[in-house]
Amino acid sequence: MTGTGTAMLRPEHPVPRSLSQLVADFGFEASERVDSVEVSGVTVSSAAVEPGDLYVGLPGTRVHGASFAADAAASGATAVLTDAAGAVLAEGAGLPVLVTEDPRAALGDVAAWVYRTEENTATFFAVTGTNGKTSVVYVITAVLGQLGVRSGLSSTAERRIGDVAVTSSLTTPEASELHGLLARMREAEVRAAAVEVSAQALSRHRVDGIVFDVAGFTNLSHDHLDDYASMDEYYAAKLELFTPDRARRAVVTIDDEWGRRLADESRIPVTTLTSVEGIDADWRVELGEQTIDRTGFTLVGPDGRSLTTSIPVLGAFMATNAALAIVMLVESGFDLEAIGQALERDGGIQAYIPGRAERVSGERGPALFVDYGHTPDAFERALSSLRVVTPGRIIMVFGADGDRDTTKRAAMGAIAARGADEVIITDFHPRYEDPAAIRAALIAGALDAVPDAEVLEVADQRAAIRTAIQHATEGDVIFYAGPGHEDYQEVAGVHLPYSARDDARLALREAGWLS
Ligand SMILES: CC(=O)N[C@H]1[C@@H](OP(=O)(O)OP(=O)(O)OC[C@H]2O[C@@H](n3ccc(=O)[nH]c3=O)[C@H](O)[C@@H]2O)O[C@H](CO)[C@@H](O)[C@@H]1O[C@H](C)C(=O)N[C@@H](C)C(=O)N[C@H](CCC(=O)O)C(=O)O
Ligand SMILES: Nc1ncnc2c1ncn2[C@@H]1O[C@H](COP(=O)(O)OP(=O)(O)OP(=O)(O)O)[C@@H](O)[C@H]1O
Repeated sequence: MTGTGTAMLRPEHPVPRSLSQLVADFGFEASERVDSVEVSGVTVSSAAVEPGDLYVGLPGTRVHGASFAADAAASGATAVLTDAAGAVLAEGAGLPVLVTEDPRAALGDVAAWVYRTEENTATFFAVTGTNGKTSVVYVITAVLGQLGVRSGLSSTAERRIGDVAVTSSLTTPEASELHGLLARMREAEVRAAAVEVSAQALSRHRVDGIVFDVAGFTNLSHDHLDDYASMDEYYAAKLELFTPDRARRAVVTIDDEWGRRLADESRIPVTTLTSVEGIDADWRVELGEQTIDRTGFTLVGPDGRSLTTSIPVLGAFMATNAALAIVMLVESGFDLEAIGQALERDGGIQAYIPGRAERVSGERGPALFVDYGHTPDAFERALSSLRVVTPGRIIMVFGADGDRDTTKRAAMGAIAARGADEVIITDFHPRYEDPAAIRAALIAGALDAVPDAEVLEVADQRAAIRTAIQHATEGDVIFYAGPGHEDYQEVAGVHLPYSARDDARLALREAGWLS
């Protein structure tokens, strides 16, 4: 069951704590005496304030959060925490104002204090890397489910406790929401939780106040170079997770050079994993049978331990993601043999990973996948895996994000042109950019790499998927990369309703391929 909203991002039955104790513990400056004030929640969004909350006014890129102190007061906040500039803005809101130099840097520890995160005895997993984070957290919780362990997750697609979920906006929520979610999980008697941790989250204090039991690394490749000046800086942000303040031990996929560097530079104990022949690691993934709906693999570990299973998604990269999830579980204390028995009983891993190489077609007609890939590396891996299982042609439909890393567009076009038989360039989230210019950059990348490539430009996403279906037949594959699980298209600040999965199913029905 999936809903929207922020209700799940805080405990249902919070236990208030004394604000004066918070002031004393953290050494904040307070504008007035707060002896009788209590605090039962924390938020950085005035729209999410509930009675009893500490409202944290963060300086933002667009506006100072403290300018919404009066709104927070009207919704029942009991105090404001902000910086010196924010204190001026919060004057007149009628709330005690606590001041600290960098409220964002304080937020995680404050939220951990208010929500008593240290009382949470569940096992916490963190997953970072450019691609595969969402897939890994879903596999972790799927395997936990197969072991009969109650779990929760925080991902780009959803925040989930048991089988109740809310949709996400950020990959990693602000620290106040993350600690609230963990508190809610504690109430729900969740025994293990898997959290996707983005580089931006590490750079912006979003996982402060949590020490993960096991941190996993998938891979690092070109992305987010709008946020980071170089790949080295992007890597350095990820490396932050692999320090004693943030995690106790690590499982690092060392298929790429960044993983190998991370395994060397990590400041916590590392277990390594690889799927590349010739690389020496503690655990090895050997690819088994690959079909369009399932990928088999054997995981071979130290001391002759091994496990053979499969994941219900296509792609060698998904086998590596699943292997990482299993090694993380083993490193946290789960028994490999017990995992193997549970998976064997169920006919392999029973993970549903929304919008990641998700097949939306039926038995007849071309196979159609909707995917969240939006990096050159994701395209490369998906297309090479598809080639193995596709008897016919591969038609790739995709666009690129507006107002995000523009330097990856040429490579996305080039890889699509090299790996697919036909490329249809469409719009994704243009945001405030000119969509025609985004398409032109993708097309130029494709034609520079493969001058005689079959490249079509169909701006409208609905028309693009229908063109692909018209051009495809039994045995062909349509790979629609970009929208994944999302249910909107973002144009000039407006979210227009659009679900690629629903629309692709509808288009297949219109074509008579799906009943
Ligand atoms: C660059 C960045 O991280 N920006 C985040 C930041 O926005 P901002 O500094 O612009 O905030 P602002 O709009 O100026 O507002 C300042 C403060 O006032 C508050 N406010 C604002 C308006 C209001 O009416 N009431 C109110 O309380 C805001 O909650 C905020 O705390 O704080 C906001 C509130 O938490 C975030 O939503 C926003 O993420 C934006 C949407 C974003 O796109 N972030 C990306 C870069 C990101 O973090 N991505 C990663 C990785 C994704 C991936 O792997 O692909 C992620 O973890 O999602
Ligand atoms: N191990 C992998 N290596 C390369 N590409 C991958 C891997 N796993 C998944 N992908 C591709 O990357 C896309 C995003 O996967 P996933 O959502 O699991 O990654 P992510 O790291 O969570 O990214 P995001 O935070 O943007 O959701 C998938 O749709 C797929 O195309």
